[in-house]
Amino acid sequence: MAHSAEPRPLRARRPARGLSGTHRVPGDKSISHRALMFGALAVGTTEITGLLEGEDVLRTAAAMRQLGATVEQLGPGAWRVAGRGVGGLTEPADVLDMGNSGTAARLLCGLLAGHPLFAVMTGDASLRRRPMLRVTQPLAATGASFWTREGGRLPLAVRGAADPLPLEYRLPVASAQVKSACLLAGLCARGTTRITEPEPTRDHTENMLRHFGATVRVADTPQGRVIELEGQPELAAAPILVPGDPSSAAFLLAAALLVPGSAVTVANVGLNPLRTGLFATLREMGARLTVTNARTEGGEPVGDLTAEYGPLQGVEVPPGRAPSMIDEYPILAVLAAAAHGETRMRGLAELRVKESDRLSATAAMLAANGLSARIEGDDLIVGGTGGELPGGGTVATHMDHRLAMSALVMGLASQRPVAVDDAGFIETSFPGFAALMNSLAGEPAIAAA
Ligand SMILES: O=C(O)C1=C[C@@H](OP(=O)(O)O)[C@@H](O)[C@H](O)C1
Ligand SMILES: C=C(OP(=O)(O)O)C(=O)O
Repeated sequence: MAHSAEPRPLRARRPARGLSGTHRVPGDKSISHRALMFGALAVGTTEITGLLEGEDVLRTAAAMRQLGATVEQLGPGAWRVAGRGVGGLTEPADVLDMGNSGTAARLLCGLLAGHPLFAVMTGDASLRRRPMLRVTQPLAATGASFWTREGGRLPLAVRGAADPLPLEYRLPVASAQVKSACLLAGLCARGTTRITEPEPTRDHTENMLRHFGATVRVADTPQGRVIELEGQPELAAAPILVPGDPSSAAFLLAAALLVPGSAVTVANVGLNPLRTGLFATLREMGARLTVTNARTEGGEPVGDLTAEYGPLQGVEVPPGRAPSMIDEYPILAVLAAAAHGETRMRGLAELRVKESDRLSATAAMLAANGLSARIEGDDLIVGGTGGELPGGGTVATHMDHRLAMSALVMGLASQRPVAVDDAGFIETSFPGFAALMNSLAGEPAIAAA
């Protein structure tokens, strides 16, 4: 299932003409993971359309099978999950390997905490470096027991609670993964689970739980957003339509903004307001970015996004916006490097615990290509060239798909090609990325290095 262990170096160069056309990107990764997990907990058969068939989501599909659900692929993006009901997952016979996926690992901890079973979970070298105490600590209050490696890292073992207690928890960091893990455990608990988040984070879990018939109440209070879930609902299987991933669309739109003469439309992009911080920032930067055909599909706002090449202005991105664009900072940094003036992105501590330390790796990506970037505390400051990007460097991607894609987009817009040491991890979230970018360019601008 995982891509080959051999590193796959790629190089991107500037195409002869601007990028063009109307394109689609693969399904939303956050919604895809949840569709498989909630489908496995529902009574009946959930039909999913537009599922992201990236490695991260395929790890979730495999884990759900190991836990007793029937998960089948019917055709491209079309999947069917026969669920076991809340509390009905069965003990896995072997280790659950979540690959490169923080979302899969953390949400699964919540699911496992609520089931009276024993399980062991691991991941690849990147995931085994990422903090898991942020979920295991609150989840222990359900009555589940977790054993982790030193420092709260994977591999971990869990014995789920026989009669899980509902959690009352205030998130110390803005994290949809932690929130979702707590809510998933709360599904199996008797009574009301109450989670308070200091700042709103993506709410796909809340939306999809409602879609399956759970009672979820959300209130904005002076202390933050409070989410209440009534435990032990009967989740009823319901069809799910997965929109295109805005975090993937970001790379096509960024390329269009950066390569002279470009105009690109990405159709059918999810526009949940808790995911669109990058698009708000780009508008502040003066980007020519428009939404057409705005509609609601499968309970999520969706639209077609068009970006046209044009000048960008440096801005200050406030820390409160981070949750709504948390995965978009590496590509925003590339855009900022081409803007007039400086861009300061504030409050990025969470970037240090992604697939790589994205804060330092993003700064290093720019520095390797003759650009100015510095880190002050938790802020990233990028000096814009006001136009030309020099390129010419090789970027270390540290098992991080977003760094690989950001660097390749930079190469499409740079005077000299940009190489990445390993593009293999792009398969985790955006299978077919290089081929799709080349179809925008009308030539093989991204190729083996
Ligand atoms: O809940 C989710 O689906 C995700 C939440 C975010 O992580 P955090 O919750 O750790 O911020 C994001 O970075 C990740 O790509 C997907
Ligand atoms: C942070 C990401 O994913 P995850 O946490 O699921 O590994 C991402 O896709 O950028």
